Amino acid sequence: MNLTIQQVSKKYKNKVALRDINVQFTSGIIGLLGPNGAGKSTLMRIIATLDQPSSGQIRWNGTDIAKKPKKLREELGFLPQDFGVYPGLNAIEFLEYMASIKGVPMKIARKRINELIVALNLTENCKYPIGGYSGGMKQRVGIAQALLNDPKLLIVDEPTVGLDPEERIRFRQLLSTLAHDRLIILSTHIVSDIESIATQIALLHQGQLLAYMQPEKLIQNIEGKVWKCIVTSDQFNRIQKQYLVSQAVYRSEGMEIRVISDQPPCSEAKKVAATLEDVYLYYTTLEK
Ligand SMILES: Nc1ncnc2c1ncn2[C@@H]1O[C@H](COP(=O)(O)OP(=O)(O)OP(=O)(O)O)[C@@H](O)[C@H]1O
Repeated sequence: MNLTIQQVSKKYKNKVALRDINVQFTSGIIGLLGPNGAGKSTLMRIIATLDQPSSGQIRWNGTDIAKKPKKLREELGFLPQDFGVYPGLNAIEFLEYMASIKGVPMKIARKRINELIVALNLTENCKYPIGGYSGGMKQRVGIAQALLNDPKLLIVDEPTVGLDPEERIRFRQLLSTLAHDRLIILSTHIVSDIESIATQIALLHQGQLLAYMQPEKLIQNIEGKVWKCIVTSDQFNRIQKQYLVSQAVYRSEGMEIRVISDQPPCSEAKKVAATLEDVYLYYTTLEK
C-alpha cells in the first residue's frame, strides 16, 4: 500500500487551506494531528476523492487518483466528521442500505454485515433503531459502513468527537485491531487519541505539514526543552509573557509550571521528559 501526496495545495477563494503538502503513507495508523482549521478535513476529503486539490497530485499504489478515482474508491472506507445515520433504521437495515449505495452485491453484503455486527460488538442492539444508540455505538455503526467493502485504505475524520472517555479507549482499540494489512488515516486535534496507536504522526498547522515521523522521534526532537519549576505569582506572570507555558498548577508551595523553551525559564528550573502534548504545543503555538 502506498499513498503518495505530491505538492498538494488547496485554495478556497482567497483562503489557503493546504500549502504544498508532500508526504508518503504506507501502512499502519497515520495520526493526522492539528488544531481546528489546520486543513485536516480538507486533506482527507481530497484523498477520498470528494474534492480536488488546486494543484499537486495524489497517487494510490501508483495510480493518479484524479485521473482514475475508481481505483482508489474501490479500496476506500471513509468515516467523515459529520457522519449522519438514519435514526429510524436499525443497524442491519442501515448497513444494507449503505451496501446498496456502494454497489456491494446483496448476497456478499449480508454475509459481511453479519461479520461486522459481531466484530463491532453490535449484536445485542442491531435490531433496535440507531436513534437510541450511544455516541460510541453510532461511531461503531459508522466504522461498519466504512468497512463494508473490506477497504485497504480507511479514513476516519475526528472519530472520537462526542465520545465519552471509555468509548474513546474502546474506539482506539478497535482501530488498532483494524490496522493489520490496511492503511488507516485518523485525524484529530486530541493528542491522546493517537499517541498510543499511531505508527506515524503527521503534524498539520495552518495548512502546512510541520512534521511527519514516529511519535517517539517527535518527542526526541524536543527532548531537553521541557522544564518544570515552582514559582511565585509574580514570577509566573513574567514567565508567561516570555515563554511557552504548557501547564500551571497551584500547589501549597507556589505555582508549579511546565515550560517549553531552549533555555531554563528560571534558575531553579529542572529538565523533565517531553510528552507528545508538549510536542503538539511546541509546533502549533510557536511561530515557525
Ligand atoms: N468549503 C470551504 N470554503 C471556504 N473555506 C473553507 C472551506 N472548507 C474549509 N475551509 C477553510 O480551510 C481551512 C481548513 O479547514 P479544514 O476543515 O480542512 O480544517 P480542519 O483541520 O479539518 O479543522 P476542523 O477540525 O475545525 O474541521 C479553514 O480555515 C477553513 O475555514
